[in-house]
Amino acid sequence: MSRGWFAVTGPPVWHKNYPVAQGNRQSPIDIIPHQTSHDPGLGPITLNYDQCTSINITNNGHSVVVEFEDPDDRSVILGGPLDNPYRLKQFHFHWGGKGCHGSEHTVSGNSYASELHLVHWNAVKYKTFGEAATAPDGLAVLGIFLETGDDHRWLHMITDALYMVKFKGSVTDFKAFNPKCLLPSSLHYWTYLGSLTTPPLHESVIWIVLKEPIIVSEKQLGKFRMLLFTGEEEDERIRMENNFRPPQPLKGRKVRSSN
Ligand SMILES: COc1ccc(N2C[C@H](O)c3cc(S(N)(=O)=O)sc3S2(=O)=O)cc1
Ligand SMILES: [Zn+2]
Repeated sequence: MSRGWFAVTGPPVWHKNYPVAQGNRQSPIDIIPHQTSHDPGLGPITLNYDQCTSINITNNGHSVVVEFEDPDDRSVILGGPLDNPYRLKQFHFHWGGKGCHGSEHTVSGNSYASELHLVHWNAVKYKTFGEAATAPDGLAVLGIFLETGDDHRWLHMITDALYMVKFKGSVTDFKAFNPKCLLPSSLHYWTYLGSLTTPPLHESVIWIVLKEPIIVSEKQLGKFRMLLFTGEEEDERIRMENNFRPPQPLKGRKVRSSN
């Protein structure tokens, strides 16, 4: 099965405009659990999302994104490998085609159906998100794998809104959504230093990838595939799927395990 439009126009050519695509701390990576180092000094992560303020949901032409107000530390991730609290800015997903896999990180070469990324920025050290996004410790992205099985009891709150943002560039209100409902029961994780997985591919991300996937149904995932890469004004209608970058060279990096 062809990997489609993204696989041809996306990752393979990014290095032409973004030479950092061939850098030394690119993401995603293949995580090999028995080759990770267990670091007893690595504490648990804490997600303080109860005061978070979601704003909207948008189709940015390569994923569907829920954005949050971030004027203060109302919703942060802290602990684990992080020296400061990092503010929640947005979350988005990566997924495959029907029956294909779509996660960005893989585990011993195996990929999951999809991957959720919760993007946070270091507002203690940097004045703006844009400044943090180019700094080596500027961003912290929490990665959560999605595996197919039963319906996820809360994901419908997102999939029910997707018809409103079918086209690239569309946006609609999306208030009072707390992403805590998308977490698995365990917060055990792997962590390593990496990058954004889409342009501008800045090497500014401390990755925290949860070991336990959440379970969503094929029907729920299928609703993501009704989104389009293309805008309403364009003639072509290109289904948004397989919007994942394949694993990148580890280049000697250490992957640490919380336990
Ligand atoms: C000006 O520099 C910028 C820096 C970052 C961004 N972003 C958009 C990226 O698509 C992107 C990809 C992320 S992923 N898949 O979690 O690695 S996170 C993220 S973003 O929201 O930070 C835009 C401009
Ligand atoms: Zn992502």
